[in-house]
Amino acid sequence: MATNTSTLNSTETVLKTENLNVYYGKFLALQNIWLDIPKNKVTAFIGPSGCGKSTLLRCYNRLNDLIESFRAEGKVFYYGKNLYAQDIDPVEVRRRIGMVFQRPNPFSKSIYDNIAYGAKINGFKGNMDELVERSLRQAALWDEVKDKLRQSGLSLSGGQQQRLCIARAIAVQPEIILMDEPCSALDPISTLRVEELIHELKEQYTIVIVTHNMQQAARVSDMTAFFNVRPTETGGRIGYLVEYDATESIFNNPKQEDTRDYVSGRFG
Ligand SMILES: Nc1ncnc2c1ncn2[C@@H]1O[C@H](COP(=O)(O)OP(=O)(O)OP(=O)(O)O)[C@@H](O)[C@H]1O
Repeated sequence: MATNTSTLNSTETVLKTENLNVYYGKFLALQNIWLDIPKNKVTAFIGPSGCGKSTLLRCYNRLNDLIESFRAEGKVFYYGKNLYAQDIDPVEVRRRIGMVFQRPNPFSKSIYDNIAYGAKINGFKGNMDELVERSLRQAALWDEVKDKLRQSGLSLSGGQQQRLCIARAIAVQPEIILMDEPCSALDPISTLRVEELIHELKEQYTIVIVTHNMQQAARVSDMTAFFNVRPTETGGRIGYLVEYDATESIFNNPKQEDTRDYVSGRFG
């Protein structure tokens, strides 16, 4: 098995997995994952369906805890602190490590309250109007919604809704934003807006994005991790990390043949 360990020396590591195995019940979904996520960069996860990209993403903010059959072995570190240690509060983890999902999922509330709600729950005591404006500006949505902040978030277009969800994630001031195929439900123009936004956001945030769109990974990310699945004798399908490197190397000069085949569209 060609599992690749990569340690990035040039930039600070924010998230680190060490020998991570993930099970759903008896089913081993991900095996032996060693991966360092660098600060203020965009890291893309690519690979065929079922190789465990979303599973790994959800390990970073303990969202898998909500799945009863989920079990993790190994370690996930956030600045050297094990996220699965007994004394870690998953709610606090999810505040620091926010998430944007495949389908835009604004609350059935006003645009303003979509932003304000999470901040209030997190005990925000500052100027809410300022926070709402700042978050919407950072998500490149302010100009389009500033005159209709009291309208429902659900009245926006799909692309606007996704930027609203990004604004909502930003409003609680996370350090990391996880994005699980954030553009897969969007049209090409909205996709481009979100990609531009990702580019701007990495100044302030660390971003990890799962994408099926190879061009998107090549356009938006600095680092790319390629995952694959291998069948087991008993009919299982185990996800593993094939290769992790600078995006440029993964796409132009991959070390593994499987990576070369995948990025050139020969399989997957
Ligand atoms: N809640 C769950 N319960 C049981 N098995 C699950 C669960 N979620 C995912 N799996 C299984 O774990 C494996 C990895 O799934 P995951 O969704 O992480 O892959 P993925 O690479 O993100 O796939 P896709 O690209 O299709 O979204 C798959 O075999 C999937 O069926």
